[in-house]
Amino acid sequence: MFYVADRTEMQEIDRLTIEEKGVPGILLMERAAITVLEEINSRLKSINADRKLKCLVVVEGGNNGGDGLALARLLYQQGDIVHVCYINGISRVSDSFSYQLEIAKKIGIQVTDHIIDSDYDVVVDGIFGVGLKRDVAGIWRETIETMNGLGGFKVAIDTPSGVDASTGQIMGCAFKAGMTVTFGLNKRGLIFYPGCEISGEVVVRDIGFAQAEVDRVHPVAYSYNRDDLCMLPGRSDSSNKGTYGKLAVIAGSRDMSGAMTFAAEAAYRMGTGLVKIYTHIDNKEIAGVRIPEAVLMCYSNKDEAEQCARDAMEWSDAILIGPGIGKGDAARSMVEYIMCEAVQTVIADADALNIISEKPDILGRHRGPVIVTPHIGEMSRLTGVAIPDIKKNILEVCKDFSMEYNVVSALKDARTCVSDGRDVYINTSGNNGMSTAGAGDVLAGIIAGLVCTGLGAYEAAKLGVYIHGLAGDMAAEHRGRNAMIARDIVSAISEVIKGAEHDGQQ
Ligand SMILES: NC(=O)C1=CN([C@@H]2O[C@H](COP(=O)(O)OP(=O)(O)OC[C@H]3O[C@@H](n4cnc5c(N)ncnc54)[C@H](O)[C@@H]3O)[C@@H](O)[C@H]2O)[C@@H](O)CC1
Ligand SMILES: Nc1ncnc2c1ncn2[C@@H]1O[C@H](COP(=O)(O)OP(=O)(O)O)[C@@H](O)[C@H]1O
Ligand SMILES: [K+]
Repeated sequence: MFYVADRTEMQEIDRLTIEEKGVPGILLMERAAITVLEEINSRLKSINADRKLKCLVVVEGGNNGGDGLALARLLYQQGDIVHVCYINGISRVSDSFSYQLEIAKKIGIQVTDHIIDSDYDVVVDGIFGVGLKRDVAGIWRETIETMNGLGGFKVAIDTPSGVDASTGQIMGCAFKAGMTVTFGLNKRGLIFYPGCEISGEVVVRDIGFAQAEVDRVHPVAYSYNRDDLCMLPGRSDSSNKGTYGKLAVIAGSRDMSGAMTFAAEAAYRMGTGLVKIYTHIDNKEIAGVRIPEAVLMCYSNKDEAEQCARDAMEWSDAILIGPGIGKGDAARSMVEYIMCEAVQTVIADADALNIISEKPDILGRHRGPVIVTPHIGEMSRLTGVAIPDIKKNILEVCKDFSMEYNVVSALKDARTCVSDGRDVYINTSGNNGMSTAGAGDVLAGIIAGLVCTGLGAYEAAKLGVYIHGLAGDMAAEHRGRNAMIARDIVSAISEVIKGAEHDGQQ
């Protein structure tokens, strides 16, 4: 698990480290510059350590610029050719910056107020870091556009200038980096789109922030890496299928059969003991062929659908409802009944969410834990918030919705967020090949499987989203992003789980 900070959290960690722990800002700055130097050298001087680099370092008068000047000095002192462009447009210059500027000038680094056109090997952006407050315009915009037009290896210090460190939104225009070396913690703006696309490779380096200060600030957001697969529930040698839960999958309708099979198979692949599919009678044969491991109960009218819902409630340990059920009377009455009566964990997806969005009070009446897995369009219907506004504030929308209804929400997008209303998990696994029909049904099945095998609702949703992305990455490796389909993601689940078992994470 690693924390992901926003602007104010990072500034507070800075402040506590400097003011309360007494670590001088200038010391942090030196460490920051050393880490960037190391990252540049490891990429451009690994084959020939004597290679002389021609470097442009562009700075403004804040502490990001101070980092830039310290880096310029280190590059210069190791024998590289360095030109510094100090834009000199902001009214309040930081003390550390002035200090660094004086040293840079004294040791003979050339500092001008404009970019000297040349063939640079390295172009460094030390204009704005987490201090960016408003849209980039005027002289700053012109400078960034000129930098973007230059060749060479583009390096951003802490954040690319113009990227909002909290949201990843572009503030007017932004420096397009090949690498961003960011300090202490990763930043939300370097993970969310479009910020992550122009940050290039993101390297997170420690520069001496005290862990105690990070814990004190306790950033709201965090993400997982492979070590977190250790949360996967283990299996006991003395187990039987009852040990790993009974999952009711209420899915599929007359014209929709794929969703139920994707979800049911994904749940089985996650280790669920028994899956029972409740679906329209028209799907009976397909289910028998496509997922023979599942038990089946079918309905052909609303009364029988209600009977199915009652059976699901009595029989199961967890209920997944929604994929492909449509919005007919049978579906509506099953959704209303399950959402209001179930005491076991309910995973509500797809059409269940569309039905809920027409009658949102249903969601407020739940008795057991509820996980909702809307994509942005479904969340827009649930909240009435326009899609572009959700996209800009996906983390807050996810957190607020979870808080309002006391549910766990997995708000699906290229960077899915999962929240219980208190903190937020940001997912970084997965790829654009997953923008394919049925990928969401697979996710719902994975999460339901994790609930059945023993995880709490929130952990199941977070780990499920992470594993879904890993399986998507594996599917892309086998099939390619264009050709992969939902079934490939299901098939890849076993590889992810097997890999974790092999690494001793399960
Ligand atoms: N606090 C510290 O001593 C440390 C700071 N560090 C660096 O300092 C950065 C933060 O420094 P600062 O808080 O000084 O801020 P920045 O250096 O990021 O920004 C400089 C100033 O630019 C102005 N500004 C913001 N948006 C603007 C816009 N759109 N157009 C024109 N001017 C604008 C603001 O007044 C802001 O304070 C970090 O990202 C990191 O690189 C690191 O060196 C670690 C230690
Ligand atoms: N570009 C992408 N990068 C990472 N994950 C993606 C991307 N596009 C889609 N996904 C993931 O694929 C899934 C798609 O779900 P959804 O939109 O519900 O599809 P469907 O309704 O067809 O099943 C979500 O989990 C989403 O996060
Ligand atoms: K920068």
